[in-house]
Amino acid sequence: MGSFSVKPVKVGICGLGTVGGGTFNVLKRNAEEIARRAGRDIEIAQIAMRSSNPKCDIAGTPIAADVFELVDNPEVEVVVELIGGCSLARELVLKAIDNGKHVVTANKALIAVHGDELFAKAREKGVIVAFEAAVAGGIPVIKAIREGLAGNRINWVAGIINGTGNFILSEMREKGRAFADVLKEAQALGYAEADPTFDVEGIDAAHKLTILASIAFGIPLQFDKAYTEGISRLTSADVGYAEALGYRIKHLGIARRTAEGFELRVHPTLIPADRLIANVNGVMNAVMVNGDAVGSTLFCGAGAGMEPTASAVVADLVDVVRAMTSDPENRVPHLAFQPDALSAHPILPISSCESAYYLRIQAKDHPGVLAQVATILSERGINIESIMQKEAEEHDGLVPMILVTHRVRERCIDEAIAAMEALEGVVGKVVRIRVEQLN
Ligand SMILES: NC(=O)C1=CN([C@@H]2O[C@H](COP(=O)(O)OP(=O)(O)OC[C@H]3O[C@@H](n4cnc5c(N)ncnc54)[C@H](O)[C@@H]3O)[C@@H](O)[C@H]2O)C=CC1
Ligand SMILES: N[C@@H](CC=O)C(=O)O
Ligand code: NA
Repeated sequence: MGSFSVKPVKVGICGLGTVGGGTFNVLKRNAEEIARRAGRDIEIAQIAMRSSNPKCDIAGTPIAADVFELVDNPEVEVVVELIGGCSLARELVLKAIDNGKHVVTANKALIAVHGDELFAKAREKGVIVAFEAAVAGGIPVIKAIREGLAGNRINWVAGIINGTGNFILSEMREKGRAFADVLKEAQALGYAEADPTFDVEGIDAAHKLTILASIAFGIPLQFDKAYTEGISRLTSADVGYAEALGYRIKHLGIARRTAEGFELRVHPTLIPADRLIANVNGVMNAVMVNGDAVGSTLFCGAGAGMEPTASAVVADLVDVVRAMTSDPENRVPHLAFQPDALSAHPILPISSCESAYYLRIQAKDHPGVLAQVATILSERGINIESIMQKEAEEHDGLVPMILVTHRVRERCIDEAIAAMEALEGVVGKVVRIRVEQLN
């Protein structure tokens, strides 16, 4: 530290949990390297915390009584919001902006739900709200889409964007571990959200997908229109059948441009097992972006955890420091596109989205059920890509029939499934998992 003659930039960190602790440690450990990049030293002027047991050595660092003392501290030029949640975090960030301070946050819920409001206020005040850590942790995917792919018309984005969920699916598949047991480990490792249903029910991934779609397509943030399905109802039987058909099941967020609007959906997805993204395991995330000029790209790295996430927070801090002296009008727009040039193209309801489908039907051991199912599909113009029929299961005498269809509108498969479930030879609900080739 102290290597630059210009005054250090003073930052305040709110929340010293997993990401806050990691950020504190990386800023201290790599201070010199960071200053060589930023052109100024970055000094932690104050912290605000609730825990008496922070994940870093804070000795000698001034502590604020609460986050509002920190945001009102005239010394603090950049506020780093790492407390999580929406309500207090929103208040805190709005106050920081109002006080003319730049903000760095890892909070995807905050950005996905309140981002439009925060960015409008930030523009008014000429400050930056940076959020690289909010999507796919340490992977610099916001920067890649917003800046590196700025020459493209983006066709689609598809990603494994929840580390906890991918960790659970990978451990269950590779080691046969139980869902609840792996989730506990993900929580102990600091991967999971304060409320882990956000991870397993796809809400966290939908927050991130909402942000990705906005910067990819130049649309307002529309979290409430995202279709969200989690991993908690996946069975090991479907994982096994998918593998036998040459697929892996991943929990994907998919945003796709169509002629009628944008698809925005999070759900378990079968992907051909030989795709790179199908082999991204554990807490790793991977985001594929397909642009008209560049074709398909893949960005991969740790999607959660203390220092991988801190890597993104600190990169944002360096960006903020570099941009502090630039004219606010000429900075990279928060959502990549100029705010007065956003598209009003709608987000499509899931019934209008298109996908291929894996269907598992539990049939009575009678001849003719398969023919009836095939008729239901062909009457609706749905082609079958592959069929697998298993032996009758010993415990219930039912025959699992597994089909993979060609691409079709969701409402068409909904109708077909309803007709199948009404057949006398079909028992219970038909399991449906979407299938994407991602090429
Ligand atoms: N854990 C991870 O791998 C990642 C987390 N994030 C996001 O980063 C944010 C922080 O997450 P974590 O560090 O995992 O959570 P955490 O629960 O480990 O840390 C949050 C910290 O903030 C403190 N805090 C809460 N309210 C406070 C207040 N009013 N004043 C002072 N301190 C307060 C808590 O005591 C806690 O120590 C969340 O928005 C999360 O979604 C983003 C990417 C990855
Ligand atoms: N809970 C999130 C943390 C990072 O965003 C995840 O598991 O991906
Ligand atoms: Na990121």
